[in-house]
Amino acid sequence: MIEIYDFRSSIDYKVIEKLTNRSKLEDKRIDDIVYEIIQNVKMNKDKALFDYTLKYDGVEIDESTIMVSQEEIDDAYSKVDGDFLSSLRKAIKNIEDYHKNQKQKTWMDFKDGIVYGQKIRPLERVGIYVPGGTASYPSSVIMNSIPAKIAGVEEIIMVTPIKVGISPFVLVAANEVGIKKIYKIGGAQAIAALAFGTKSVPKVDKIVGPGNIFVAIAKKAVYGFVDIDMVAGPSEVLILADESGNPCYLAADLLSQAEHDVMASAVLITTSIEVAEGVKMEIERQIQYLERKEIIEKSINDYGAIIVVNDLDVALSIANEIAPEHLELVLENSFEMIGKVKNAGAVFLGENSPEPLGDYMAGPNHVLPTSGTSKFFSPLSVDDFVKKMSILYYDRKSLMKVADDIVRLAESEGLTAHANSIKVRYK
Ligand SMILES: NC(=O)c1ccc[n+]([C@@H]2O[C@H](COP(=O)([O-])OP(=O)(O)OC[C@H]3O[C@@H](n4cnc5c(N)ncnc54)[C@H](O)[C@@H]3O)[C@@H](O)[C@H]2O)c1
Ligand SMILES: N[C@H](CO)Cc1c[nH]c[nH+]1
Ligand SMILES: [Zn+2]
Repeated sequence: MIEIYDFRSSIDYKVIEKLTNRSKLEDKRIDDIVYEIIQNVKMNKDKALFDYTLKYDGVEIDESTIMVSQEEIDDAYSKVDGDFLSSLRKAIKNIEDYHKNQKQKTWMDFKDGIVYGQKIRPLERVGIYVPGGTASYPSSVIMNSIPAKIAGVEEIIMVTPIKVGISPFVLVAANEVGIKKIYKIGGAQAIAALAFGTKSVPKVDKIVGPGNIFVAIAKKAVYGFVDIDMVAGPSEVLILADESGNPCYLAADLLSQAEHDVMASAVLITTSIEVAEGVKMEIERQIQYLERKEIIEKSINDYGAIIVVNDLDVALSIANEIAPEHLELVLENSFEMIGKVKNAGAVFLGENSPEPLGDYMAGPNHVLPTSGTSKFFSPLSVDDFVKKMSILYYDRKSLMKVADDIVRLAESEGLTAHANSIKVRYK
């Protein structure tokens, strides 16, 4: 069960350390498993991919069934109802609107014989990972692919394991955003296939999307062969609440992320002992009627905490140290506190902006940095799907104005061929 830690007289740094060191992607046992899977797929291609899919997902696939067919898409539409489709389309519209604002422009500057600028080019082919081990995520399909589409990516290759069955919701979501190639593979083997290519699965330029610890470690391992967005692992939420917090809402928000994974993390930091006790009671009450009770119990037992502090500055310094994926500020003056937030993937303000609003509907991306990496990673965005090229033109007069400077700098590095490239142009 979730524990209350009273830090009002002194902070127990061991608790903070436990929360900040959660799933730091340093599990040697998992590293070894993932390394072996990657090497095997790199060497034995499709054969290894099919074997691992049978081993880990219990599903037999081959060259003719690895990809989702048009019949499977049509069948999926017959299994989802109109209300789902209308909610999905509403979400797609909001996510598109939000991400369109992220589009960067190519720019060129012209001055006296000189032109320089920066051209934005979309990546050609990207792989998106949609988790599917313990739940299926149509929302992650749209969150991963919409920024890619807006960036102008030509080809999106989607992979998703079908351990829990091939979800019609996932297939419909993929079709609604125009994804044409969906492969029924997951885990480290899917990441390896996207990174190195197999006969069935095309090699991509970049792999994006969240997943469990095997997926996160695999992405880290193939980085360099392909680009990756970030290392987005098991979900987490950290809530800062004062005495105005409603224990029923706060408990529900904590449980919403705890249900993702046995390694998910849910932490409340509050200035009120009454709120802390109320939330603990509410968690015990609400957990009884939730379906993924076993996962939740394990995650809140291992990576959950309710921390009571004296003031909000202490609460914020702990939150900044943990650097959570999601930070809810449920405070009388939530807006006033934003300036003090240094590290978080996504910030939710006030009691009517619960985390699942961001997971599904509001517009910002739900693929976010986890495990403290919001100290340096940002949410998935249109930027992830473009690269930038610099552009340069000098006329002769402009080059001669800086020729001596270039020669001097080149010679300071002992690079006479560089200097010569300028000198041969002297008159
Ligand atoms: N950050 C985000 O935006 C976001 C969004 C949605 C989900 N999530 C997270 O994604 C994760 C989804 O995890 P999941 O497990 O449901 O699906 P998943 O698709 O990430 O992982 C399933 C795959 O893991 C592999 N696997 C499982 N056990 C293994 C083992 N013992 N050895 C080797 N491989 C093994 C299998 O290949 C399986 O196909 C959760 O942690 C959830 O919190 C994050
Ligand atoms: N909360 C997850 C990101 O950590 C995203 C998600 C998808 N579906 C539900 N939730
Ligand atoms: Zn969620």
